[in-house]
Amino acid sequence: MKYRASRSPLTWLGGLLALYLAVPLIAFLIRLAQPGDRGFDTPGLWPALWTSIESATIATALVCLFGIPMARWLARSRGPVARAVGGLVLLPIALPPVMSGLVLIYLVGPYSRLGELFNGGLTESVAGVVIAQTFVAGPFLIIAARTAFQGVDPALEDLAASLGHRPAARFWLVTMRIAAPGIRAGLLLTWLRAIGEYGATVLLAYHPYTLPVFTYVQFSSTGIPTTQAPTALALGVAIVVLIVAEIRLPRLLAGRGGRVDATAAATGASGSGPQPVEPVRVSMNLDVVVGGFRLVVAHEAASHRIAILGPSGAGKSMTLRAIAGFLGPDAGEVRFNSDVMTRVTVEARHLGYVPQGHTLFPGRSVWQQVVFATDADPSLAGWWLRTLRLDGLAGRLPGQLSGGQKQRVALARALARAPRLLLLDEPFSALDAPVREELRRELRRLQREAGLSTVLVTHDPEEAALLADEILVVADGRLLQAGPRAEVFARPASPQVARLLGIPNLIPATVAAPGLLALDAPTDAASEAPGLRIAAGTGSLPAGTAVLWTVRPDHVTIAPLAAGRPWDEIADHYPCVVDDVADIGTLTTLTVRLPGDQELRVRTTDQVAVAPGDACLVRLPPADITAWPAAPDSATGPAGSLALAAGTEGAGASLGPPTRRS
Ligand SMILES: Nc1ncnc2c1ncn2[C@@H]1O[C@H](COP(=O)(O)OP(=O)(O)OP(=O)(O)O)[C@@H](O)[C@H]1O
Repeated sequence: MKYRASRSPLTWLGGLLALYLAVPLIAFLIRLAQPGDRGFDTPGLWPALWTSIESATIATALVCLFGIPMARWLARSRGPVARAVGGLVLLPIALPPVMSGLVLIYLVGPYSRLGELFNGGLTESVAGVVIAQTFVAGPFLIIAARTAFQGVDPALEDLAASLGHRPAARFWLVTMRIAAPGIRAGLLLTWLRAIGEYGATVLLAYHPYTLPVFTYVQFSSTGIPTTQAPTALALGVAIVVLIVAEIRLPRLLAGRGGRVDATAAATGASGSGPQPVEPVRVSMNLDVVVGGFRLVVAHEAASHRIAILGPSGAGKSMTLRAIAGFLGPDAGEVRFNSDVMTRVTVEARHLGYVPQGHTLFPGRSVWQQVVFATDADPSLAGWWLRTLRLDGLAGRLPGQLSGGQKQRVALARALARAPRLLLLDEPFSALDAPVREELRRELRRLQREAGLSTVLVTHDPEEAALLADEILVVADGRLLQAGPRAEVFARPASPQVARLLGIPNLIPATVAAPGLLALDAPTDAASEAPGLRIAAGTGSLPAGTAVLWTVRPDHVTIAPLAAGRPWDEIADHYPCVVDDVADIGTLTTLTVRLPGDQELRVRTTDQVAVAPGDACLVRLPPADITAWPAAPDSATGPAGSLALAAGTEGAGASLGPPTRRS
């Protein structure tokens, strides 16, 4: 059913309030239109208006100067002091304005210390009016600006740091820019509240008259008729200010800006690609606690392409952030080649950082994003836009891009400064398969030809295998295994690492005898079936040891049952029942069940003529089976120390990356 806003009760309720707010103003305007003395010639009217405008503007400027830093501090600070200060600065809103005036008399009145210091000049003067207005109106800006600052993702300032910007530039270019609409609203409220201030002003600075004080004096002396002029002026000023506040210069310029960006990008697109840079090998010895989470990772990389792999919440991003320098020197030592970076600021590390979630700067066009780094090279930026198929989008704002386009912009931005080291936090997660493939290929080419050094955080073992020579497997803030890619994939240190590497077919069994594993018997008590026994290397493990074993799905072959020949007469063949067959054109993935009711994944490029429910045989080559003792899931020992590759020395290597043989 089509939703009709006009019939919504909420719309009606809102409409009633709007009517209530508008009717008195309309009634006043009708009255104003009638003939009679409205008081526009009353002496003192125009000076009162000027005093109001002048004092409200000065008060707003003062509130802006002191209130913005205060609001930012409140937005960023936790703890009792910040809460207490936050409450205190809002008190003037809760206090009736007359009481505010009284409170101020104790501070700046003629008989107070300050008052005497200024010879009573802080009352009965424009200064007094400003003091009263600042006190009463200041909290409005603080509330609005604090909320605006709280809405700014701190990751954006980090990102700006990674692009070479120092703290003051980060605040101005990122935080202030994003918080600007909220701050503008706060300034507007402050000014309007200040110009309308009566209660505190009348006690602290009765003279010179502000417009509200003048109006009340008129009302008391001559009655309603001559108060029409000041009321009309106040209304006029408010309307003009509200209209001016609606004019957004950046928005007016946006159309032109988009064309400028497109032209700049087109000029840059003819630029040349990246030049070779010196490879960077990252070493780290991290021990840091963030929000109760402890990360302990020590590793000295032997290559300049590493991947950090692990489950969600393992500490992968935190490791990357420590390498970038976001966690500060207390996180532990970080070295780029032989350079100790521990005390080098983020902005001086010359990084390319692609954060998780394709963080783009709000309100900046694609072109402005890619040339945002202090040392961005426009011609390289243009080249990257073209290479990442973003040309034509240079004038677009982040809200006008798809998730995948945003990710590519983030990548182009990091690369447009020819970084010394590229840090990638799940950079391809929002891309469709063809674009992901293409970008991976492009990155591999860069790694190869330009010597680009990368640290990649990923969940995806295949991506890690493609883009890294060295793999760090992290879980619960600890390094489970680290080493050359082939070694880690060939000899996962534990079943947990094997799982994280995406190695399927982790099946529990028991060492029945040397070279023989017994699959656990069915748990069904009524079943008499013994557990299946399979030939596999068991190393020096004694009989009775519980193990987990695995075999690569593409190393298993499936065959029909041979008529008249018992399966146990055929070497390395075992009976199974087909559970599922998934044919995706070039590849067929089968799930079968072994007699111990264990699931086994089989992958083949051959045509297989089986269907769910069919009984058949699988061949499990003993040399392709790897087994570990089942218990040491938390093992952190050296790579391969727990892996017992069956058969030959090289057998374990057959595990390889999980989905490809390459
Ligand atoms: N600023 C923080 N304050 C408190 N805890 C944090 C903070 N940053 C991260 N953590 C915690 O530290 C742990 C590791 O976080 P991290 O972002 O490194 O995980 P991850 O391995 O990258 O996970 P994912 O793959 O889901 O991004 C998590 O439990 C997270 O909740």
